[in-house]
Amino acid sequence: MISTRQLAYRYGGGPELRFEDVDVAQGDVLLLRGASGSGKSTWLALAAGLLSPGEGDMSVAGQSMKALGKVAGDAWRATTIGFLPQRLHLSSALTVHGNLAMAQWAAGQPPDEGRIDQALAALDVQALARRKPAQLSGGQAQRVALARAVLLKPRVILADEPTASLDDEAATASLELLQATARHEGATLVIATHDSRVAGFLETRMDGEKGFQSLLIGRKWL
Ligand SMILES: Nc1ncnc2c1ncn2[C@@H]1O[C@H](COP(=O)(O)OP(=O)(O)OP(=O)(O)O)[C@@H](O)[C@H]1O
Repeated sequence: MISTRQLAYRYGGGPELRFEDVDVAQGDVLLLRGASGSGKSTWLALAAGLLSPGEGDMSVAGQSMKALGKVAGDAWRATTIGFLPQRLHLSSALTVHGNLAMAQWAAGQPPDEGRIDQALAALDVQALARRKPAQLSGGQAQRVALARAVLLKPRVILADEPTASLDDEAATASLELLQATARHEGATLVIATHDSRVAGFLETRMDGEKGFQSLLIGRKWL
């Protein structure tokens, strides 16, 4: 589902970020670990086709990221990638339902009330559909953002620092939710984090489990 070969990226004038090769199968989980500034968000942006590889290539759902054009990239991303950003970016002017409906609209999809209900129900936030984001707890808001991320049945879910600013209990719940949702959707899950609790949690829980990989993004090439 995701494979990289000699992938590297350099922001104008900055140091070259080089990434070790990985091969992640459909439905597998990849943990991207690394210190702040090591390049995790860059890797995610490359996987989402928001940046184009400087060197080497990355293939996501059979698509070469190097060959992905800017215009075609938007349509490809909308249906292939579910993104859970660190800041959830829910529109405060819209209800929970409105946020999901807008995601369908922005992806050029026809309105599908059945799918919105299904996605909210799967994350157990259907009862909150008429609320505005300001009326949600942090955990509820994250569930809504996750429902939105999986709304178009993406094959890949990218989560950027999903436990930032969460206490231990909420962090564990958030990771369990991500894993369960990815499994339910049959999606490949990539979690980027510098939170050692996440690495500890996933590695103890999933070490030896088929389909779990951990990639350390470091600075050893700089
Ligand atoms: N738009 C940009 N222009 C120039 N340099 C950038 C840009 N974005 C990131 N960088 C640099 O690229 C490197 C990798 O950044 P990146 O955000 O990918 O790291 P990260 O591991 O996700 O960090 P964090 O955990 O703090 O989010 C850093 O040195 C950063 O300063």
